[in-house]
Amino acid sequence: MSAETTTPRLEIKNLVRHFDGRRVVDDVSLQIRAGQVTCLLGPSGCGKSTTLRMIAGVEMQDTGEIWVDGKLVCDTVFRVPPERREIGLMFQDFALFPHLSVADNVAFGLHGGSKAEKRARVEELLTRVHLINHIDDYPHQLSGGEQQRVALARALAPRPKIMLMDEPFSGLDNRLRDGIRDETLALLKEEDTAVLLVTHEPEEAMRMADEIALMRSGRIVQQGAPYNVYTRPVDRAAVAFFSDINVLKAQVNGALADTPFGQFLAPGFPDGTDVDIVFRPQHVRIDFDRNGHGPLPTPAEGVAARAVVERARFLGHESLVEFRMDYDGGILKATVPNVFLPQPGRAMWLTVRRDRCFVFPA
Ligand SMILES: Nc1ncnc2c1ncn2[C@@H]1O[C@H](COP(=O)(O)OP(=O)(O)OP(=O)(O)O)[C@@H](O)[C@H]1O
Repeated sequence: MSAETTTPRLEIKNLVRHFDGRRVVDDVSLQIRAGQVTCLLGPSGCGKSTTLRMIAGVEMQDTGEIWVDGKLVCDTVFRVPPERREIGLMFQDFALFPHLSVADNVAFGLHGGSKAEKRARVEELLTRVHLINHIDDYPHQLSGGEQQRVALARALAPRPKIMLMDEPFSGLDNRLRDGIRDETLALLKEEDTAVLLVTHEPEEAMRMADEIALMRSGRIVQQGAPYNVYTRPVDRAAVAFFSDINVLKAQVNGALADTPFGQFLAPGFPDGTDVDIVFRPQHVRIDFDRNGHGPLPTPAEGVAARAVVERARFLGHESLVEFRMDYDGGILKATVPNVFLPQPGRAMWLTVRRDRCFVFPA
């Protein structure tokens, strides 16, 4: 493999930042290759924007290093100023210059090169974001989505090595957002930019990212392809960040946890450990009551537990049914594709798919 394929476009090593004695970014490390989109995903206040701001150079880290294409850009002694880092920025409250035309907005960050070269780059980008017909318009003549695409063209015009995007789509209404996300992604891939995108929305990260870095309280708690992060979460909070969850409490005995749904494998936990068995509503199977009995036990789904429908709602692409469980009177949620709206009070039997459960220490 050549050095080009092995050297990450962006590498941050052990970044730490304190505010008022609090560790807001706590030993964060990341690598992003050219053409790769990494999403920094986490709840509000977990340190995502501060991480981004340190990479951009508008915030200084207390310790740690930032490297671009194998060259040191910033540590605690040495610091390349923000404007020389070849980094493009896009934020939620991106502001176009109101007094400049679309063309001049896009050309704003272009330095060097002839007038004709600049014009060619502006036209190229505006064609790619489907706004070439608006090249002489002013921002107030454009819709929110169109302004967003101009901002993207402006950020990409100088061919930045890295794009940092902080909740760039959250100002757009839902109807526009999906289309603009997809177009943006296609353009970033064509430009071979390394992208770090900050979001608190799991759907956005799943849709955009080649890799998700899940952040909590200043730390990256899990990192990997969206499929892996979703299907092999590191802890209960990581499951809950992506979807509703159900939790069964149990104690381990002989590497097994006994529950009203039968036994669950709990390898590696010493006897007496309290565990949470966590599963998503879509992995609950609903079965009908047969004269007071449910389905027979199976190895894949264990034992059925009796429940009574509390409430059922149609959500569009699926239905959410809340059950009151006979065994403890608690609520358990199940989702079913399409329309399934059983009457409240109706008795049913639930099973849980063993291959979709996670066992964590309580
Ligand atoms: N300049 C500052 N001075 C003091 N505290 C700060 C400063 N900037 C950020 N913080 C604090 O650091 C923590 C992390 O903030 P940051 O903006 O990085 O989080 P975030 O994950 O991006 O959240 P959000 O999605 O809400 O923007 C917050 O508690 C915030 O109040």
